[in-house]
Amino acid sequence: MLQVQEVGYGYGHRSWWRSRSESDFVLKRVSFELESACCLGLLGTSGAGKSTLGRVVLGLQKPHQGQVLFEGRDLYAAGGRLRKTLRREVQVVFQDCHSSVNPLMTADQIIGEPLRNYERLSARELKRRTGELLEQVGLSIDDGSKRPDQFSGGQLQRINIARAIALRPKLIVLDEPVSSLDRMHQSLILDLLAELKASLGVSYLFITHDIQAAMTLCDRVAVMDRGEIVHLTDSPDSLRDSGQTAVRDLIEAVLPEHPADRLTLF
Ligand SMILES: Nc1ncnc2c1ncn2[C@@H]1O[C@H](COP(=O)(O)OP(=O)(O)OP(=O)(O)O)[C@@H](O)[C@H]1O
Repeated sequence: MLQVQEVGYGYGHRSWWRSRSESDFVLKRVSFELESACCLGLLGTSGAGKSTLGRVVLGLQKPHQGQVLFEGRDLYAAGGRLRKTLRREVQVVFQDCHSSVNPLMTADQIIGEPLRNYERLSARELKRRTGELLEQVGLSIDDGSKRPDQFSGGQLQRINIARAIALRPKLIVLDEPVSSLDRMHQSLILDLLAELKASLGVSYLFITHDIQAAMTLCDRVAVMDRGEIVHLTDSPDSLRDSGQTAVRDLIEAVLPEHPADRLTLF
């Protein structure tokens, strides 16, 4: 479904005295494939290039090298109409659930936004669909009239997820979707994402620095380090035994609530 081929990306401007060189790239010839109904984790420490790659896949940052193909179509060579279709099929959930929503809108309005943009629905049908979406993410129809400041972080992230699935996309880029939540809510949101993947057949590109979250949700995991994929596995559980320095750094970064738990986690 998604093919990322030899993608390179560098920030900063090219000038007459200095051309952009590959050594400056924060993404260096990154390649991977993502199949339907599959969750691929992009795991790496801060600055590895995960979010940059996410934005490239979302069509927001044109790569300086390589191609991104979505169902065989080059995302960046597509014309206006095709790009609109692609935008519908690829959605995103960001880490910061608060800044992802307009604080003045109700949950119904937030979730209904993509439906209003892409589908011609009567007010009654729109209300029915947003109610359905609220229930799909574990909220109630009555929550539809509430505004963002009336929800907890976990509930607000459910609203962001409801908005992301509203158009039945084929791919959702999840950019650290649980990082700002406590462990209990992280686990609940990961369960919800797993349920939605199974029921909707949607694929995820799950950007995270949390190796436990990656092992919980992902079917495959690509470990990134300084702009490159240094390890790709179809069995995420095997990561705990990896000798890769980048993977060991991620394991070290996990701080269990009680030190005694450290041994049982890995
Ligand atoms: N807008 C920008 N302008 C210049 N450099 C940037 C910009 N965004 C990211 N970078 C740089 O690109 C590199 C990769 O950043 P990116 O945010 O993609 O990494 P990441 O793995 O997602 O990290 P984190 O988990 O901390 O978000 C970093 O060195 C970062 O400083």
